[in-house]
Amino acid sequence: MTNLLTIRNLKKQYSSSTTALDIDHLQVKEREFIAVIGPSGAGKSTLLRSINRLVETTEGSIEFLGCRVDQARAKELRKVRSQIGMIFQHYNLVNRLSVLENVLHGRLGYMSSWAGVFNRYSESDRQEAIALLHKVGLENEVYKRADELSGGQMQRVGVCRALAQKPQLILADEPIASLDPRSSTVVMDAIHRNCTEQGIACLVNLHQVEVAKRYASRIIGIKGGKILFDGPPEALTEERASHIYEGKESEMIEQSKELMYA
Ligand SMILES: Nc1ncnc2c1ncn2[C@@H]1O[C@H](COP(=O)(O)OP(=O)(O)OP(=O)(O)O)[C@@H](O)[C@H]1O
Repeated sequence: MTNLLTIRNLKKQYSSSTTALDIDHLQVKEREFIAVIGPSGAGKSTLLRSINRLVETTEGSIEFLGCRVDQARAKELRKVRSQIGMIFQHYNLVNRLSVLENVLHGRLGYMSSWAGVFNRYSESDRQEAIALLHKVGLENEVYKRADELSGGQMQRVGVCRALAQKPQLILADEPIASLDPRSSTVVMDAIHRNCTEQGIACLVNLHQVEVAKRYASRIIGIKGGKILFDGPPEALTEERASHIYEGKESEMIEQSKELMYA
């Protein structure tokens, strides 16, 4: 499989006392579905946000499909970002717009600024956006305002918006952290099924080890900004997971409780 992303000697310091990220080497190949786990403050969000440069890194290189993201100028960065979809914990929808318009925002990176300003989406973009909404069970919500939806429904719109971009890679930053267990399953199923069917690689930050094991083909465990584990889910033994969460075991116990009541 072709390499999509290569990270080398990456460091992010928010201040002289906080090294949020310290990664020697990380590669992501086409079609990989990777869960990033680790305790609160481990550096999961910083890692994801460095990849599309929502966070500026301090040292090292990030190469996405041959482009140095960390050095890219505005035009190059726009191109990179059009190929990387993002799903946010708090959905980041435009509340006053319809569900359909929110999904169509995924197409903005491919349009001229004027066409975007006047919402001149093509008919095929509209049809594809509606088809995506059907696929995630939102066929009756297409013309509703985004703020009329439940959290789980809003996140499915967020998933469709990322998919509408037809990206090579999706970054999902704790996409289920604000959802109840049932909605979490629906959202994770939607992300996993669509990425697998469309051959999109995915990096998804998760708090729940069990969810990571259920969906991912590869798990990366981070603590203190460093990668402590990188391997298939079956290699993540209880002992290795405990090592990642050492000192913050309560976070793992809380997760297990949540799953018991799912
Ligand atoms: N904007 C910021 N300014 C200063 N420090 C920050 C900033 N963002 C993150 N940090 C620090 O960087 C470290 C990594 O944070 P990050 O949000 O990446 O962790 P995380 O694993 O995503 O945590 P969580 O699971 O709680 O969201 C933490 O010590 C955090 O306090």
